[in-house]
Amino acid sequence: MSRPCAGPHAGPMTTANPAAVQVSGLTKTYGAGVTALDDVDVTFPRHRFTAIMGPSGSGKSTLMHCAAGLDRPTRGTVLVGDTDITTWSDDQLTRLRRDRIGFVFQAFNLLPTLSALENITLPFDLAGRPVDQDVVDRVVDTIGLRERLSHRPAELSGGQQQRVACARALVTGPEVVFADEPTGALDSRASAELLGFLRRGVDELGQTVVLVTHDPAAAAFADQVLFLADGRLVGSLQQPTAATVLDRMKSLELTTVRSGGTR
Ligand SMILES: Nc1ncnc2c1ncn2[C@@H]1O[C@H](COP(=O)(O)OP(=O)(O)OP(=O)(O)O)[C@@H](O)[C@H]1O
Repeated sequence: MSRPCAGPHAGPMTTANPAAVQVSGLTKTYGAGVTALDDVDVTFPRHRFTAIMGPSGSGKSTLMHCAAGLDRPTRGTVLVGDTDITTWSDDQLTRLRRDRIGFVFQAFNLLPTLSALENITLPFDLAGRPVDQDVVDRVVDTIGLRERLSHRPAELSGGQQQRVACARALVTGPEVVFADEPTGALDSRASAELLGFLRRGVDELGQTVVLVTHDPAAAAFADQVLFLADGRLVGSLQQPTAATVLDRMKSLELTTVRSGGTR
């Protein structure tokens, strides 16, 4: 599969760092007893699709939230491009999330009173930027919902709504798109369509995607899979298939049970 160096709206390319996001020594503790992340080093390369997998409670969402500036680590650093966001204020993190990062969550989070198109172009409005019609057209064609653009979310299927949410995340050309269980509420066909759309975002638009998932078939759309267990990075897989991911997951779950887990 061909991999572009940089897509037509691949986001600002002002940094020398080949990683879209890089975390080092990332540790997150809650209260006295819970270590959600324990000294994790992870790189999310630019223009690549990375999946994060691991047993329930292994720290996947915590890693994503810290890497995206949604949560603060207890220790360690988070570089977005060349920028260390660890010491940033809440206002700076809010601007970072608005201007440089795209999000897709399991609950589609569309605004019910806006049409599909208005939802897709909302990030331009929020940032006070003019709508880039060429990019909107490309993204709309990629998701294949042109004839539904005037519909409100309630008039769309779950899969269509999630494609609108993905288009909204991609349309400003963010430096990275974080997708947390985006197929959790979709059937297998809608899931495959949605993941294919994210894949095309990487291959054809030069995007960087980070996907948190429990589903080996979803992880197989990625270029690499990172495995977490008990808050630690315990392995990775390049060019995964559903079968190789499943094998690795099984061995990780056995490891966790045998060691008794840490939490
Ligand atoms: N706000 C919080 N307060 C206390 N503990 C938390 C909090 N958020 C997460 N945790 C704990 O941190 C650990 C990691 O949670 P996290 O949600 O990152 O795991 P996960 O791998 O995403 O799990 P799942 O697959 O079930 O969504 C868990 O033990 C969880 O109970």
